[in-house]
Amino acid sequence: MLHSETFDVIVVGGGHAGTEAALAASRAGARTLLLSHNIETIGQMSCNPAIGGIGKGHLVKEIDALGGAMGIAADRAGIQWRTLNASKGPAVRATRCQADRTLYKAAIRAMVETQPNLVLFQQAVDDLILVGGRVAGVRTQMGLDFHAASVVLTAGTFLAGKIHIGQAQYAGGRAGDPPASALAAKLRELPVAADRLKTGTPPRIDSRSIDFSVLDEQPGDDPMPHFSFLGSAADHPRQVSCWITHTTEATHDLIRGSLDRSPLYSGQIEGVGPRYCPSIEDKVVRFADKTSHQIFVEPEGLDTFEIYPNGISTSLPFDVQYALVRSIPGFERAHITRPGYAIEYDYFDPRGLHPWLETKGIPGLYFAGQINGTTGYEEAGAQGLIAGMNAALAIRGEAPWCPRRDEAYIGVLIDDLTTNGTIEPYRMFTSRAEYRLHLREDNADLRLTPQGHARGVVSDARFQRLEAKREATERETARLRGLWAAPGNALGAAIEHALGIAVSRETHALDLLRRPEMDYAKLRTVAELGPGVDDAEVATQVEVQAKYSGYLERQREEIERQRRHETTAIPDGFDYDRVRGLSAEVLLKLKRSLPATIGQAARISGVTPAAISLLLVHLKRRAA
Ligand SMILES: Cc1cc2nc3c(=O)[nH]c(=O)nc-3n(C[C@H](O)[C@H](O)[C@H](O)COP(=O)(O)OP(=O)(O)OC[C@H]3O[C@@H](n4cnc5c(N)ncnc54)[C@H](O)[C@@H]3O)c2cc1C
Repeated sequence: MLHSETFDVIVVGGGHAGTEAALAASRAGARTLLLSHNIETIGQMSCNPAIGGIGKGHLVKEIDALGGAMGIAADRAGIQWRTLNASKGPAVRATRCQADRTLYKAAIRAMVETQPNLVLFQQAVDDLILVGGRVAGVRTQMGLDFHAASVVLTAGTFLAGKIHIGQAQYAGGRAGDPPASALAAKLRELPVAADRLKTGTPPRIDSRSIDFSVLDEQPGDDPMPHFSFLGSAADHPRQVSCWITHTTEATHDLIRGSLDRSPLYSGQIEGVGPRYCPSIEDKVVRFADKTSHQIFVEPEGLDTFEIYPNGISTSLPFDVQYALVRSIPGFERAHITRPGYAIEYDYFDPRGLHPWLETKGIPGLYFAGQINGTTGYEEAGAQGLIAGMNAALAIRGEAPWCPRRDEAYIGVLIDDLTTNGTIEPYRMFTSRAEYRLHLREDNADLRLTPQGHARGVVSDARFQRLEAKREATERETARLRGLWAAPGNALGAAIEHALGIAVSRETHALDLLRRPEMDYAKLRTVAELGPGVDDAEVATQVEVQAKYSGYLERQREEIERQRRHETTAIPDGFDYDRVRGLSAEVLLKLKRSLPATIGQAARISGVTPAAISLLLVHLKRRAA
C-alpha cells in the first residue's frame, strides 16, 4: 500500500509565507506538516538580504506582535541597522536591517525545527487531493499522499517559474532551484484565476574585487533599533557598513545599446514586473533624462565575500552585465559571482480569496505570499501568518480572523489584495494606509498581541509582557497628568529652571510633552518630577500618546464613522443601474466586483466618497 498520513494542516513551501504559516498553525494547536522542495532552503532570502523598510518594517513588527518568526530572525541576523524617516513623525518611522542571509536562514530553521506540533518533510508537491470540491490533502512527486482538511499553499516564484538571462531561458523556481511545474499545471485546471508576473535580481559581486576607497560609506545607526518586542539590540551579531556608488553615462549607453537583447524589451517576458523595484534597463528607459542612478553596496553576510549591488537588477545577457558592472565607479575590476536574472511565474488573482486567505473556489485551500501577487519577504510572511492561523482556526471550528485596515498594515495588505486584486507585484508602503497615525511600529503589540493571544498564536508570556507594558504606560501617564506646575509654584519654578521654558499657566506634566520641542527624556531631567520610567518602550508610548492625542482622537472618530458604514450590507442581486448619479466608470467597477458591504465598495479603487454617499442614500430609500 502506498504511504499515506493525516495532519490537521499542511503547508506547502518553506519560504517566508510558508514558515510563518506553519509556525502559526502549530502555535494555534494544529498538528502541522511543512512540505518543501528542500529543507536546506527553508527561510531562504531569494533576493536582497534585507528585512524591513518603509511600510515593510511595520509588517515585521505586526508579525512579531502576533507571535511570528521574522522579527526574531532578523534580530539575530541583522548586520546593519537603521531607522528610516527618523526625523519624521512616529507614524512613518521604519526599521530596516541588512541581514546575514546564512544567519537569517539558520534562525528560521531553528524556530521551525523546535516548534511543537510541527514536522518537516522534504518533497515537491505535484498535486492537490480534492474530495467533493474541497481540499483533502496533497500528493507529492514520489506519489506519497498527505491528508489534511486545511492546506496552505505558499509556492512563491516557483509555479511554472521561468528564468531569463538575455535570450537564454530555462525552467526554475529561482537560481539553483527547480520550478513547481506539475503543480502549476494542476492548479491551472482549478477554479482559481491565474496570470503571470515577473521579478528580477542583480548580479552578485566578490567584495575583494571592489575598490571601496571611491565609494561612500554608510554606517548603521547608533544606538541600533531592533524588531522583536521580545528582543533587544544585544541580539544582533557584529555590525558592518554598507556603501554607495552610482551608474554612469557609460552604463546607460551600454544598456541602451543592448535593449534588443533584453528579454524585457524583445517581448520574451509576458509578466508585469515590480514598479518599485525595477530593473536597471527599465530605469534607464523610463527615466531617460537621468544620467545616474544610486547603487547601495550591501554585504550578503559576515562570513562571505559576496555583496549585493542594490539597484542594478537586470536580465540583460551576461556579457552586457559584465560590462555594465565594470562601468560603475569602484567596480572597474569587479568579479561577478552570480549573474543577475529575471524570473516569471504564475500567480493567482487574490480577489478569489476570502479576507482570511481561504480560496473562494476550493474550501479548505489557503493561498499566501508571492502567489497572491505580492513581492517581498514581509508581505509574504504577514499573509502566511494569517493563512496558517486561519487554517488552524478552521480545524477547531472557530471563526476566521484578519485584522481590519484600521488595526494593522496586515489588514491593509489583505484588504487591498482581496478587494482590488493586483496586476503588478504589490509591495507595502505607509501611504497605502489611511489611519497611519494609529498603525505605528511602536504600538504593533498593543494593537495585535491580545488578538493573537485570543486565537492561540501568541504565547502567554508574550501576552503578559504586553499587559505589563500597557499597565506601566497607563500608570506613568496618570502620574504625569497628576503633577501640576503653575507660575510661581515649586514645580513650575523647577521646570523653568531645568528646561528653560516658561510656565505661563497652570499645566500638568503630560501637557508639557505636547510641546514640539519637548520629549520624555528631557522631562526626566527635572528631578522634581520624580524618577519616571527606564523602559524605553513605555517611555515612547507615554510620549507619543501624549504628543499626538488630539490627532489620534480625531482619527479614532473617523474610524468609528467608517466602521458604521463598513458593515452596511449591499444585498445580493442589488441593481446598481438604479442608483442615480453614478459615473459609468464607478458603475462598471461596482458591477464587476459586487462588494458585499459599503466598506468593501468604498475600497474599490476609483469608487469615490461621492459615489458611496449616493449608494448609501439609495440603500436608505430602498429600506424605507
Ligand atoms: C529573482 C528574484 C528577485 C526578487 N526580487 C525582489 C525584490 O526586488 N524585492 C522584493 O521585495 N522581493 C523580491 N523577490 C521576492 C521575494 O523573494 C519574495 O517576495 C519572497 O521570497 C516570497 O516569499 P514566499 O514565501 O511567498 O515564496 P518563496 O520565498 O519563493 O518560497 C517558496 C517556497 O516554496 C517551495 N515550493 C514551491 N513550490 C513547491 C512545491 N510544489 N512543493 C514543495 N515546495 C515548494 C520552494 O522551494 C520555496 O521554499 C525576488 C525573488 C526572486 C526569486
